[in-house]
Amino acid sequence: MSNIQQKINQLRDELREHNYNYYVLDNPTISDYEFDIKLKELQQLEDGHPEFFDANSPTQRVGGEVTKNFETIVHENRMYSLDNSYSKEDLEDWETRIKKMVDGDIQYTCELKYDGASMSLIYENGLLARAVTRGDGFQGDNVTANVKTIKSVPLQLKGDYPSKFEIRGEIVLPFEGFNKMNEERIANGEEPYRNPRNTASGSLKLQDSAEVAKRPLECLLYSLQGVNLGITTQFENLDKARAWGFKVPDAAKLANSIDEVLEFVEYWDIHRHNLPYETDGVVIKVNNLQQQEELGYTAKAPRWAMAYKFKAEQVSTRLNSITYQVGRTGAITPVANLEPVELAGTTVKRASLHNADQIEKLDIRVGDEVYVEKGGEIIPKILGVDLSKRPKTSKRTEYINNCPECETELIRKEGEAQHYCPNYNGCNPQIIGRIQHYISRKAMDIEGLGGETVALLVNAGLINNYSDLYELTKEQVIPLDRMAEKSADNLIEGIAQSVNIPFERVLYALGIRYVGETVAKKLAKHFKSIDAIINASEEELVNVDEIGIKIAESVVEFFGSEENNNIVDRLKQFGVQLEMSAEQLIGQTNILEGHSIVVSGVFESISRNDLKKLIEDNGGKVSSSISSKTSFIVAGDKMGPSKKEKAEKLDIDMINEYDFLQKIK
Ligand SMILES: NC(=O)c1ccc[n+]([C@@H]2O[C@H](COP(=O)([O-])OP(=O)(O)OC[C@H]3O[C@@H](n4cnc5c(N)ncnc54)[C@H](O)[C@@H]3O)[C@@H](O)[C@H]2O)c1
Ligand SMILES: [Zn+2]
Repeated sequence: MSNIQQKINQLRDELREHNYNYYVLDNPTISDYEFDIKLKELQQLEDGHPEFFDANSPTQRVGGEVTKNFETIVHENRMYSLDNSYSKEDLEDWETRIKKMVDGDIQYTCELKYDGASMSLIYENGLLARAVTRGDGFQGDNVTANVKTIKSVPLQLKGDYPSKFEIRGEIVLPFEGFNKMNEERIANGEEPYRNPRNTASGSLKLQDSAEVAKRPLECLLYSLQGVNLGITTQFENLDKARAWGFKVPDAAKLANSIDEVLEFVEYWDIHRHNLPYETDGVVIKVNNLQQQEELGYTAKAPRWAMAYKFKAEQVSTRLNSITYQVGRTGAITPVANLEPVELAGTTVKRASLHNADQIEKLDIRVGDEVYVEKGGEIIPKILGVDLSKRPKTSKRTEYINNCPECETELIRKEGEAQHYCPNYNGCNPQIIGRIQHYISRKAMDIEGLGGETVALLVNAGLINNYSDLYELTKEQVIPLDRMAEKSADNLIEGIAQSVNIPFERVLYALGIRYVGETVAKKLAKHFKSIDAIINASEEELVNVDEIGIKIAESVVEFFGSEENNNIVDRLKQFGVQLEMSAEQLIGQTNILEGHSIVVSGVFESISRNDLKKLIEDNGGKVSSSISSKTSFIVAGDKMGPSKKEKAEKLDIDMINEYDFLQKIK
């Protein structure tokens, strides 16, 4: 085999692997920038050596695949990718090519390129019938139940729509929701999600639609498909979709030349930073549908459209030092301290290096000039090193072996990327972090006590774990920095009040790895007391709905420690709620008592009869007509307009099935 052919094969294999990681696992291992460079290299090699053409090459195919978790659906119209361009020359070359293939002037629609997961929606008689992922372009995953939970996807259309049609769009996760989810993950000691795009795509593949409903996804639409739409241009296409109730961003503009296209690009390259969701470029489409038809498609993309990618914002700067942070769960995160540099409107001083493998892979060394990029992520990342500027004296980075805080030897578990400090009860940042978690708003919500005071208390040797809080006296805390008589009183009172916090939140407050709010609720509801959880085997834990082996192992490990058991015993002595209260236990089965509830419409995840039975089992009364006595309505799809009107007139709340089931659970 020739060298060229070998190189081509190697690149194809590599790119297939990356496609799989990106589209199927939603967990890319290289940056898009690196991926695009490799794909371009392959394209160039193939262009120069047509004898090695292969219809299965990543240059010839849409990158995705179908997964086994969902029903596979064959697309009625194939779903293509887009060709990419990066410069004015690229766009002019494209215009020259297409002008040879069509008659007349060409007008373009310019749209934003939303960075999310491609989606095909089928509507029948004005109702959403099916939502399917792009998959490999020929067939995709049926994710209808999940997509129905997205509020910007209309379940019932308005206006004068055809009885059946398809519409294409992109499911995105706006920054605000993405950041919120990550804050929660970090607070729970979990790894933050990488970027909104992969998180949006991963969300669609969850098995539990109620879980998807909690994620603030949005669907932005960009194209109706089909012949009987009564339109002749892409611009009218967008208008129609808008009129029928779809969310179509109004940034789209018509351009009469490539220069006008570039004006649009330049404008949005700056203003996209004010958009609530991520965009990675502009999509330029030939506006006239007749011309589109004449141009047709290549194996992978339409000839009548072109993506123009915004340049990822990158700078290079010096890496001054690497420091290591210890989290509340003991996880070690290496942090790059950079020579401060301006990037995407903010000054960047630090970047995450993730873990030892990442440092090793990029061979990052102190003193290096490194490339830094800021995409949708909260923390900027290091893409690579400018080797031409590496000082001769530089040495390979040796990852630390011992905890930077307590010197304990670090461990790394099989299959995990992170190193841990195992000195659970003797490592200061872990001790402080755990107590800070314990008092936090979603946990014990202790008024009058903040994170900084916790650090002061620990460093003064007054507390060593959260159970010590309950023995603090006013006299002890008054000498602390900035502590006045009144604030000392508030602090002691706040701690005393926390014994009223219900069991499920106490369980979350304990800070067991992987036991976030939702898991804590599930465990509390199932086992009803801390003793039952302490005595549960891994097997019994895994049998609880949605509790996986990782969580089960972590729970067993936590209560396997004598120290932790002592702390829990002390909490018990101080009166902290370590079991469901009688009130909660009764409430659990009669939560709807005294309520008259109307059930209306068609339900996706539960049959009407099961829903009624569930309401009655919980003490509620199901009534068939809406009146002033109705407490609320569980509203499914296709709830009649007259019922809606009546509900609105009487100001009666409507709740969708997913939110309702979530509340009952
Ligand atoms: N890091 C990795 O390992 C890795 C692996 C594979 C792919 N990737 C990245 O994925 C991208 C390639 O993916 P792709 O093939 O899905 O192409 P793409 O995402 O670059 O473009 C095609 C998609 O754009 C979407 N789109 C958004 N707004 C649109 C609009 N207004 N009109 C029409 N379409 C619109 C469509 O859903 C369409 O499917 C590249 O950026 C590449 O770097 C990265
Ligand atoms: Zn330590």
